[in-house]
Formats: sequence, structure tokens, C-alpha cells
Amino acid sequence: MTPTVLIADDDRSIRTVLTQALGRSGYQVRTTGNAATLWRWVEDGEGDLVITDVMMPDENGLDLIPRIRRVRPDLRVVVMSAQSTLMTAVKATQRGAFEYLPKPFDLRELLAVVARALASPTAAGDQPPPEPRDADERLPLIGRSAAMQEIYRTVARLTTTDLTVMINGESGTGKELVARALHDYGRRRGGPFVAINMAAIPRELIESELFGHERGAFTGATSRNQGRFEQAAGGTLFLDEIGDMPQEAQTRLLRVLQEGEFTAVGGRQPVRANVRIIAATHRDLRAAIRQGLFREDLFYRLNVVPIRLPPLRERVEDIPLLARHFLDKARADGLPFKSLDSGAVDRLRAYRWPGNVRELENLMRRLAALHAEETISADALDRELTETVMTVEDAGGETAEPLARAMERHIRQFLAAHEEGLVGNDIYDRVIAEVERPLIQLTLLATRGNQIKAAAMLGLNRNTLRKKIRDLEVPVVRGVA
Ligand SMILES: Nc1ncnc2c1ncn2[C@@H]1O[C@H](COP(=O)(O)OP(=O)(O)OP(=O)(O)O)[C@@H](O)[C@H]1O
Repeated sequence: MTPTVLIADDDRSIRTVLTQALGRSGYQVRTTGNAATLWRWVEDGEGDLVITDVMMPDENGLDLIPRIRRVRPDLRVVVMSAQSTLMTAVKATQRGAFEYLPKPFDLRELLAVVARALASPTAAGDQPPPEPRDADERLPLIGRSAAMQEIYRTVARLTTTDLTVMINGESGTGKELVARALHDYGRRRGGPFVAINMAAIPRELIESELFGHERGAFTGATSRNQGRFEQAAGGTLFLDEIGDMPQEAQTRLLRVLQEGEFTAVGGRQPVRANVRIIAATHRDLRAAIRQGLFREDLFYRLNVVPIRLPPLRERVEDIPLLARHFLDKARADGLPFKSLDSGAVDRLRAYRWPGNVRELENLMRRLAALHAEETISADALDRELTETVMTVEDAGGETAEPLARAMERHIRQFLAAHEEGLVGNDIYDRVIAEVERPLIQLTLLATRGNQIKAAAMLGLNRNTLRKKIRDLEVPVVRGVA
């Protein structure tokens, strides 16, 4: 028998397009512009699949899902929405929608979803978790780019599981924010969210920080100490900068993940681990594995569901929204109201954002606090962006790692890699090149490719700069509009 698809959307053109596309694919289609009619059809036992919009004149489509699931648990519901936020994705998924499609969507994708929805058997007892009662409507993640919508969909799906997640992305792309959203909307939201940053803890203390220690386990261990695994019991453990974890701690963590229990340093009694693990790194862990710096078996244990957060320059369409959001936030914190003129917005879109969303947030705050006029122009931004490049290490505020410490860490790893068999006879040049290259590249970006200005800023002779650009193969960008 031909399956019948019920469609509810108050936009006539969407109804027409869907009717044609589904009709051509051999489905029967019934459409309506309101929720009440859809509900009547469902109650009457009609249709094999529902596709519904969220905002309809008489009712919110999301509110219909639990009712549909109650009267017809086998009827799959696909939600489409122009309100493509994390909350819509999370609500649709948690109320039991089969799939969530942000508008505008690709018709081929819709047809694929319809085919999947009709083909896959419904799991009995496959009940969605109860929704957070007073669901916080404030949006934790801003951005409507296709890349962010894909992330919302993944986050929404992951809130119904305890799977281990590995978040990869440059510094300041929102890795911790995503980890928190996974916790706050997930099954373990009643438990604690405990974060530990591997790069911020002295390597010899990492194991005791993670697993705790008994009194007298080592010099200075004057009392028993709870580790983060224990503190996070029933909740989520966020292992930030996992790529910086020392080898011995990696081995121990792997064992804990394999065996599901851990023992405090100096302790004997194993304790069952009851945490959901979310790891994050800005490093290329596959490269670290090749260099012998990261255990491959640990990587596969952690990389169960990978999420890649794209750098801000790959989702420029989110920049105006984010900038507005941060200016509003600054205002809510008591700073003066500011707005950006269209030239300023263009500048923001053209900039490369090496510090990603964090850099944008800091810039907006700085402008809100220090800029004299209410409207921020392109010229004002040009001045700020040049300075930003020089102080990018400060982008994280007080917690940012001083450049010298970061270098020390990198060089140590570099040397460790060489110890393990890779022969090197040009380490000096290679390390210097590692520093020189981003320095020159970012200065050129700040001057929009103007080499005369860049040479002046760097205090280098123009010809020296030109030679370095050639030798280091720095890509040359010119006059970003
Ligand atoms: N999509 C977003 N919407 C709103 N704010 C964001 C978004 N992404 C990041 N931010 C903000 O940017 C700042 C940096 O985010 P976060 O700390 O999550 O990044 P990160 O990738 O974990 O950085 P790092 O690797 O340096 O620790 C935070 O203040 C966060 O609130």
C-alpha cells in the first residue's frame, strides 16, 4: 500500500513544493495549514508519517509531538523549522521527533529522511527522556549557519544518550559551551558537570587530580583527596585539552575506561566510575598519534562521537548575530549600548578571527567599554583589529597561557617526539619557523596584506619580510574588502 504523509505548515508554498516532491516519489500526501486539522487526522488513525512545522497559527508543532506519541506511538514525526536554534533541535528530539530539519532544507535530504522514517521499525519502549521542567529559554549557543545547525542536531541527538563525545576545534570555538549544553540538556543534567583542563595542571599532579589520592600517597598528600572522577559521579566529566595529557595518565585513563573503575593514587579499593565523558582538544590527535604523543587505543575509546566545531572564519554568516549578541550581553552587564554600522559588520566578516568566538566576544566587550561613540564604524574596528593581533595571547583574559609557557610545552613535546626515534638535525630552524610563520601571517592579515605596514609593525626591513614570506610559504592575502 502507498504510504500517506501528513503535512502541516502554514506556508502554502512549502505545502506545494512538498506535495509535488513527495507525490513524484510515489507517496500519498495530505496537507493542512494548521495544527488542529493535523491532530484530527492523527486521532482518526490516518497517515503513516507526519511532517510538521513549528510555528503554526493555532498551535506550536512541538507541543503536538508528545500527544501524537501518546495516541499513536508508531507514527513517526519529522519537524521542520525556520527557527533553527539549539533549543528547537533539542526540544524536537527530546519530545520524540524522528528527525529535525532546519529550513531551508534540501529536498533530497527531506526525501531521504521520509524514506528512513517509513523504513525503520519503531523501537518499543523507546521513550524520550522527560524534558527539563523549567527549560531555560536563553540560548546557550548562537549562530544559524548550516555548520552550527548540524551541530545543534548532533547535540540534540546526543542528549538522549550517554555516549562519549570528542569535540575538536580551534581555541575559542565554543568547545566547552557545547560540552555544557550536552550536559545541561542531557540525561545526566541532575548530576554535576566537572571540568578539568589537562594543559592547566602540572603533569605530575594530573593522575591525583583525576582519580584522587589517599593520605600519604606522595609527599604533600596530607589528607585524602577526592578526584574529579568521583566529584563527577552521576554527571559529566569534561576532559579539556585532552591532547595535552601526559603519557602515563593516558595509560591510566585508558584502563579506567576499559574496566569501568578506578583506584585513587596510593589507594587499593577500586571505585566504579559513573561519569559521562566529554573530551575536547584543539590539536590534531591523529597527528599526535603518528608522532607517538597520544595513545591510539585511548583515541578510539574517546572518539565515539566526534564533533568538529568549525572556526569562526568558516561560518562568517554567524558573525553579525554573535557580535550583536555580545554587545547586548555587555549592555546587560551595565556597559553602554553600542551598535555596528554596516561597514563595521563587513570588516568583522572579512577578518580571520584567529581567536574565534572568544576573540569576537572580547572585542565587542572592549568596544562597549571603551569606544566613545554609540555607533562603531569600520575605521574604529580597523584600529582595534590591528591591536588584537598583537595581543591575541590575551584573548582568554586572565586565564590565558603566557606565550613562553605555551612554547615551553610545545618544545617539550617536540623534543619528546625526537627522543622516540625521529632523527632531527634542524630542530632550531623548525621551531623558529613555527613561531615566525603565524606571526607574519597574522600581521599580514591585520594589515590586509599590506607588506609595507606589516614590515613597519614587525620592525623588519621590507625585503627581509618579503624573503621570509617566500621562505616560510606564508599565503599572501590582499586588500580584504
Ligand atoms: N556559538 C556561540 N554562541 C555564543 N557564545 C559562544 C559561542 N561559541 C563560543 N562562545 C563564547 O566564546 C567563549 C569561548 O568559548 P569556549 O570556552 O567554549 O571555547 P573553547 O573552544 O572551549 O576554547 P578553548 O579551547 O580555548 O578552551 C566563551 O565565552 C563562550 O561563551
